[in-house]
Formats: sequence, C-alpha cells, structure tokens
Amino acid sequence: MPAADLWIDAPAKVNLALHVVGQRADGHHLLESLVTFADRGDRIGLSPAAEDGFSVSGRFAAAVPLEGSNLVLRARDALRAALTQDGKPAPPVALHLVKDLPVASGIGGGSADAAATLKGLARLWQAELAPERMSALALALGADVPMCLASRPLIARGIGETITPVETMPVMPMLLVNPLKPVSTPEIFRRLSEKTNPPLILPADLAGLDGWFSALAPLRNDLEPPARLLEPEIAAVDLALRANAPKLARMSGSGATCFALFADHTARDRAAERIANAHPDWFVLPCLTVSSREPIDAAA
Ligand SMILES: C[C@@](CO)(OP(=O)(O)O)[C@H](O)COP(=O)(O)OP(=O)(O)OC[C@H]1O[C@@H](n2ccc(N)nc2=O)[C@H](O)[C@@H]1O
Ligand SMILES: Nc1ncnc2c1ncn2[C@@H]1O[C@H](COP(=O)(O)OP(=O)(O)O)[C@@H](O)[C@H]1O
Repeated sequence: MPAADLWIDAPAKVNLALHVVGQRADGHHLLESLVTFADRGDRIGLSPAAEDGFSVSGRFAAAVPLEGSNLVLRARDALRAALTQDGKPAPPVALHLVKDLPVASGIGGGSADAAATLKGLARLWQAELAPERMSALALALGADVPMCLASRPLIARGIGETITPVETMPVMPMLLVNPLKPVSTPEIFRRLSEKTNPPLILPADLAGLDGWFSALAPLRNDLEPPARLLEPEIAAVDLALRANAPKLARMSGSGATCFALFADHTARDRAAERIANAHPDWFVLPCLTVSSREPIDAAA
C-alpha cells in the first residue's frame, strides 16, 4: 500500500431492512431501507501529484476496473467537472483504493468508495460545495452514494435520495458473511414478483440493544427471496449464521452478503471463527455497526 497525504474510510453499508414499496415510471423501485455502516471497509488514499494517477491494492483488488468506469475515478471526474464549472481549481491527484470489500455483494463497496473519494477530494481541493449539490453529484454516481456520504444510521427512501438520520441506534456487534458469489443487482430487481409491499415502520421510542433487536425482527429484506432463488449459497450462509444463535440474521441489499447481529463480541467472534473454519472460501468480517451518536469522521 503506497503512502498518501490523506486517508478516508469507505465503510461497508448494511441494509438492516429493505422494503420495496413501489416502482417509479422509469422502472426503478421505490425503497424504504434502514441502513447502517460497519466500522470496517475499503480505504481511499489521496495525495497531490504532478499528474492524475490511480492504483488499487487489497484482497479484492483484481475484481475492480482500473480504468474510467471505476467509481473512484467517476467521483473524481464528477467533482472536478462541478468545480471547473465554478472556475475553481481541481489539480491532479494520485488516488489509491484499498479494496477489501467483495464486489457486487450488497454492501455498497463501490458506492462507499465513490463517497469517500468525494469527501477526500473536497478536503484536498478545499472545495466548498453546498450539501444539496454534493448530494446531487453523489446520486448521479449511484443510488447508494448519498447514504454512503452520510455513513451513519439512517432511513433511505425513494431510490436512496431521501435520507432521514436515525438517532438512537446503539453500536451492535455484527458479522458479515459472503459466499463470494457476485449477485447482479438489476437481475434481482427484475426477478422481484411483488413491487408494493408493507412499509418500514419503527417504534417511536426505540432504545437500547434489546429494543432494537425486537424492532428489527419483524422487518424484511424484500430482495432476499429472489436473491436466494438466483444464488442458492445465500441459504447456506444464512443457515451458518443462524447456527450461532444471533439476535438477527438477514441479507443486505441485493445480496449475497448476509449480516448477523449479536448481543456481545464474544458470541460474534465465536461465530466468525466457526464459520471461517468451516468455509475457508467465504468472506467473513467481524465488525461493529457505527453509532448514531458519534457519526464517524471518515478522515484518518
Ligand atoms: C439494492 C441496493 C440497496 O441499498 O444496494 P446494493 O445491493 O447495490 O448494495 C441499492 O438500491 C442498489 O442501488 P444502485 O447501487 O443504484 O444499483 P445499481 O447496481 O446501480 O442498479 C442497477 C439496476 O438495478 C435496478 N434498480 C436499482 C435500484 C432501485 N431502487 N431499483 C431498481 O430497479 C435498475 O434496473 C438499475 O438500473
Ligand atoms: N470502486 C469500485 N468498487 C467496487 N465495484 C466497482 C467499483 N467501481 C466500479 N465498480 C463496479 O460497480 C459494480 C457494483 O459494485 P459494488 O458497489 O461492489 O456492488 P454492491 O453495492 O452490490 O456491493 C460492480 O459491477 C463493479 O464492477
């Protein structure tokens, strides 16, 4: 991993619940999703340079494109275009992506990378974009990029453009497991049979770990049934998680990553060890959810 002047975290996104509640005229599905972030993920290194550069390291480096379609470069180009339009400088920059999250896995790694690049470049270039403009720029890069800019517990509505912070979510020990079978998001949405499902409702007075576990239990991920049909190994991941008595196990996003929430670190770590031993070819990541009270300042 090269040295860099500034490092920005790109934490994994987790859809604790994802309700599909309608469909727009253009075919995109309307969602209500309770989202949080892990304290682990990719990282973006940024340094001023004589000319633009981009390099990638990390466990999943080989799975991401190195050229202009990479969301890191698309984010750089989008912010630079906006600044150029304002007559502001956006000088050359060397970007490095540490790609430790599996690709096309329902935990928004590419979106997190794009959001972290926007945050880092805004800092490096001392670029003050109004929050609404930054959000619009993020949304143009992907529906999950605005929520990744926030990187804290929230409810996302629409396709992800309407974000309401969630204030009382505690830190929860979490285990992410992915069978390392990529799942195509458009394919999952295409296979969704019911487009209008019951809304996501949370009790108003939610507090404490037990309160949250109870509130999360009846919620759903409406993308999980079609994802399980498309990728049967999701059922194996779910079974492996449930065998370790978590408080909750569910799929994130369009899959195939599943998460489990545990009452304590010990139970989580025991589960992580058992699953990693039984399935050395799976991605197993013990982590914590971020706190509502202390949104992570992504700068390292
Ligand atoms: C499902 C979610 C939940 O957070 O996450 P991931 O599984 O990607 O992590 C997101 O809504 C993923 O949104 P986004 O990141 O924009 O998905 P993309 O891969 O760009 O979308 C590919 C295609 O999926 C369909 N799509 C996507 C989002 C949406 N709300 N309705 C849709 O119908 C559209 O056909 C779209 O062209
Ligand atoms: N920096 C990046 N990291 C991951 N995927 C990227 C990146 N840039 C572009 N992509 C492309 O974006 C697609 C979705 O990636 P990703 O964000 O990992 O999906 P998901 O949200 O399902 O976890 C992949 O097909 C991948 O080729």
